[in-house]
Amino acid sequence: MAAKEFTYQDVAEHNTKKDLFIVIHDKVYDSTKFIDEHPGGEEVLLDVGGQDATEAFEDVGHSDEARETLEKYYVGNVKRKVTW
Ligand code: HEM
Repeated sequence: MAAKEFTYQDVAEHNTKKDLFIVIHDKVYDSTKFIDEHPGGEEVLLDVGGQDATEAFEDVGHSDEARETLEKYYVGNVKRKVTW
């Protein structure tokens, strides 16, 4: 099955604690179930809910374990806007 494609507009609708999508390196993660488990706390996740969190995620220097954790929540890819 092809990966699900989301626009940033689609992702932006999932920006609450009960329904939280986060984009990292063009991949979409449904982080809803992870909010309470995040060692860095819920606040930072809510801050980037429905948005691209690549920079914030990389700035922290997350471990390989954190990257593996991400895969559990992968739900699809962001469709880049075509601008020609
Ligand atoms: C769903 C995406 C994310 C996952 C799976 C995740 C996972 C983790 C994990 C496993 C740790 C423990 C340390 C490590 O293994 O690196 C951690 C720590 C941390 N995370 Fe995240 N993280 C995510 C997103 C973010 C974002 C977007 C931020 C925004 C700034 C953030 C900020 C932090 C901070 C500040 C810590 C350090 C906490 C401390 O050691 O006191 N994380 N994260």
